[in-house]
Amino acid sequence: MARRFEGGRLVVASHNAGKVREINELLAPFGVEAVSAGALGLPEPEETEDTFVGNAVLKAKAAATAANLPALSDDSGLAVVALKGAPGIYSARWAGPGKDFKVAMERVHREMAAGGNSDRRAHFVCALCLAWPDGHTEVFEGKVNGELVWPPRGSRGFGYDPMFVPGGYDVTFGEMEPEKKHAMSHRARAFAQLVEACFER
Ligand SMILES: O=c1nc[nH]c2c1ncn2[C@H]1C[C@H](O)[C@@H](COP(=O)(O)OP(=O)(O)OP(=O)(O)O)O1
Ligand SMILES: [Mg+2]
Repeated sequence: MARRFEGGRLVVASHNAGKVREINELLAPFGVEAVSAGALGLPEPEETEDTFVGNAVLKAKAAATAANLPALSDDSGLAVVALKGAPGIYSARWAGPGKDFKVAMERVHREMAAGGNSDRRAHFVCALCLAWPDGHTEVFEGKVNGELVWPPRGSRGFGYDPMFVPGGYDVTFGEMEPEKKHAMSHRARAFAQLVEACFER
């Protein structure tokens, strides 16, 4: 049995504004009092693990300990089939110190072109970790398959959204309404499991 979140304040343990916005939108129906790591002045931990789950646990535990509150982290990324899963856990790092996703998307495009492989399949992965100050953790994962397009399209969302078309659609996540992205994204799929295990009565 998963440990339940019993209400009160919850730290959203992310320093990515786009992600924090999405997590707040996903949390909204549950009446959770969410406060971001940035708003609490918490440091951004170095992501030293080699898996999404490992880094999610690391980030949630660091925030829960520092804030003495339950904390929800998200470690996520884009895995491109023709690039053998890259950028994967390095998805944020491909954007460089300026966190410029135009640079990151161009690198994906360039490496795909250089590889000469016409396979455009990719998926987004999300690991969510809910951690408590006593060290207990609950972890959930979600995934969405799709294809990459070039040039990027749309200005909604964040990160690699403008080049990702989810399976069965012809618009990118960058063009899609937020509510539609929340109906199918890797983050929404992980979140649905979190809700079932830890939030709903
Ligand atoms: O829905 C998404 N739509 C587009 N791009 C996405 C998405 N989800 C993850 N991504 C990409 C960009 C992000 O920067 C990276 C995650 O890296 P990741 O380390 O988990 O997050 P981050 O460093 O941006 O913020 P933080 O670690 O403080 O939560 O993957
Ligand atoms: Mg990060």
